[in-house]
Amino acid sequence: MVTRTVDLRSDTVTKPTETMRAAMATADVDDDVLCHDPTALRLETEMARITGKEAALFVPSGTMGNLISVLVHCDIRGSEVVLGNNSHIHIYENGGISTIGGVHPRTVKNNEDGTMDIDLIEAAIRDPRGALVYPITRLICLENTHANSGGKCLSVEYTDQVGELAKKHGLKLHIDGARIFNASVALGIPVHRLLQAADSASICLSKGLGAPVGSVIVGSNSFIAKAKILRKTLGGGMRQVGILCAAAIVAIQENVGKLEGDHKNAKVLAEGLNKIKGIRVDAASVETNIFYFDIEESSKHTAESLSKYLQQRGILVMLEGPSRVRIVLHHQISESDVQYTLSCFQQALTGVPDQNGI
Ligand SMILES: Cc1ncc(COP(=O)(O)O)c(C=O)c1O
Ligand SMILES: C[C@@H](O)[C@H](N)C(=O)O
Repeated sequence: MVTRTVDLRSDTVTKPTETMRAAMATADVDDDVLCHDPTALRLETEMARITGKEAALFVPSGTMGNLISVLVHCDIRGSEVVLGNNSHIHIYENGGISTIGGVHPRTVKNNEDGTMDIDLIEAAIRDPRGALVYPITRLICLENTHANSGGKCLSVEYTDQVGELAKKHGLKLHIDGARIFNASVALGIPVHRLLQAADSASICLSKGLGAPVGSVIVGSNSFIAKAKILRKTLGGGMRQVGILCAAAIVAIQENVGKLEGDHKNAKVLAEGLNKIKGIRVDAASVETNIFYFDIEESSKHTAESLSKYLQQRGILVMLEGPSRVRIVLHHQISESDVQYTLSCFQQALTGVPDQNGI
């Protein structure tokens, strides 16, 4: 019988802590659509301070945060956004910027480090003289950290360069900062400096920070005023939302300091897996809390059979292909969970019983 769960599927799987639940139970609330829920206001004020932006707005999800941000910047029919071909907005958000917002995506190849070559971004920007036949480029989107590249951090130098390029062409810059706190901790650079070049950002509270729900979008007062209207249009205007924001405030207070531990655990797990015959992982390139590994052809396992084996031992992973698996660490994975996971992988791939005799 499985007595232990090690959930490595994502950093979205964390459960609210007792402190979060206590804060939720006693949250000071009001109708956030009619005025401003006092706890939502506290969270938004704090997030504006942390990010160095004029204003902030709580939204139910990162997907809605990105959608609202793109739609505010691309509020004219025929708008186009330049974004990564391997970006979350392009891959995992149901094409919402197009299906709901009518915005045309113009993808540029993401490099392995999550960046897009600056010259390729510039080449993707439409020449306004072709307006008769071209969509009009209005926005560039970056993602920091870049999830599909394995939680890679975009440097502040690169971000500033893209910001300069956007300004040069009269465009806006949005950063999908679902894991911007991970980037800040890994790079040792404050969040506000990583976002300095951005006109807007969407920041997940429900990932590494461990809040049960929500994201915050940040930007100018004018941007947030328009975003608030769009949030209502999309059904994201909520009533006593302070119950959720109270947990998010606790998450910011308690969990930013734990992100470095998540990154260390990811590195230890990746290095340990790399020593197991039949698994290939670029452990040296692990920067934050996400990495991928490949199962070698010589192995007796496929990704699916391995994940089933692990699940029987309480370990949950996310499959990314027939022989590719994603691992995501979070604050509810302990060092001993990492060692237990390594012993189960060892046993699965080599048949050598681990210390538990599994
Ligand atoms: C990079 C990135 N951006 C945005 C999102 C969307 O967040 P949500 O799941 O809250 O919609 C996710 C994952 O969930 C993500 O990994
Ligand atoms: C799968 C994806 O949508 C989610 N953001 C995750 O990283 O788990």
